[in-house]
Amino acid sequence: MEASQEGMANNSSGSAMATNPHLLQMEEDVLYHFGLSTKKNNLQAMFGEVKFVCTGGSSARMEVFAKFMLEELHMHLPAGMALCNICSTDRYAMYKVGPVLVVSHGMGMPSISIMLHEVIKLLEYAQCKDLTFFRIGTCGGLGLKPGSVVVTETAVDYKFEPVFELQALGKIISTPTNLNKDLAQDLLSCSDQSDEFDIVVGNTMCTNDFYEGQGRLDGAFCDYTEQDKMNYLHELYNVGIRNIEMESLCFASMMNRAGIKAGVVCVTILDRLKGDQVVTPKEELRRWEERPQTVVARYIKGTFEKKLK
Ligand SMILES: O=P(O)(O)O[C@@H]1C[C@H](O)[C@@H](CO)O1
Ligand SMILES: O=c1cc[nH]c(=O)[nH]1
Repeated sequence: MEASQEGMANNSSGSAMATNPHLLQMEEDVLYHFGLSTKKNNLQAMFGEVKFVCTGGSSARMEVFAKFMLEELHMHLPAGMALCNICSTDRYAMYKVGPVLVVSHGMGMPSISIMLHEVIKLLEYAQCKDLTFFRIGTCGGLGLKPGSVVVTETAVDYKFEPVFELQALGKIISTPTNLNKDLAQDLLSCSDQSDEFDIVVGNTMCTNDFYEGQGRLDGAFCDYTEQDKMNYLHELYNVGIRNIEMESLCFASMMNRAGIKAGVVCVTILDRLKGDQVVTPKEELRRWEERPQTVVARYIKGTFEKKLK
């Protein structure tokens, strides 16, 4: 399919998700980091049924999640077949499980931005409608028991502002970074009495760095005192920030630009009011990483099964 040939898909408000008018003039669009193209792949046949996109940093974690979704949606691969990575590059990994597209985003905003540009265009070319996106990840918590799950209400920057500032042609393009409040509440209500973890809705601070950007004392460089760090972290807590990570701001901004409903669900792997180093054993971290996946899988299952009835 040529980029210019087919009509643009719709988001929930009926308008195009990828609003770039130049796309309509292109004979072919090469989605370089996925190794897909509008000319070489029939994107509508491959992705037309997608309703949910789930993304997280690590490609291995996304493969685990895709296998989990396969079980949760009671889908079976033909005998002898394995789930395969759709990307022919090693930049990202992508799996499709029925209506669920699972794709890794790497670490930080530049990496998630590239993935989102390409996945939004991909789903536009595939003429997908009424999509919901989720970021399922890890984060540092503030005043929460490690292993707790935070559903983001609004993503904020280092000044606690709910905006993402993109630099383009020497200027700044600012976009809001609020997320869908109803979806956040629906995700919260996907918790179960039997869950061995707490789940809260709170604001999320997104940074460009894991060490100094998040006020850690254990990076290679540090020009502030422990008192400065604690004052800053307490200030975050007092304005309703419950976790810190590195992608939500760009994710929320791009979802708002595309008009796509989106949620961010992350597990806290430490309490930043108590320390900087991640010392939890690997096996326990793997179990904690499944918690946001469980919550989002319950939401998808509930929504998908309702639609099938
Ligand atoms: O969702 P993940 O766990 O990949 O993302 C967080 C934010 C950073 O990319 C990374 C730092 O360890 O973890
Ligand atoms: O402290 C943390 C933990 C995970 N991811 C982050 O960005 N920060």
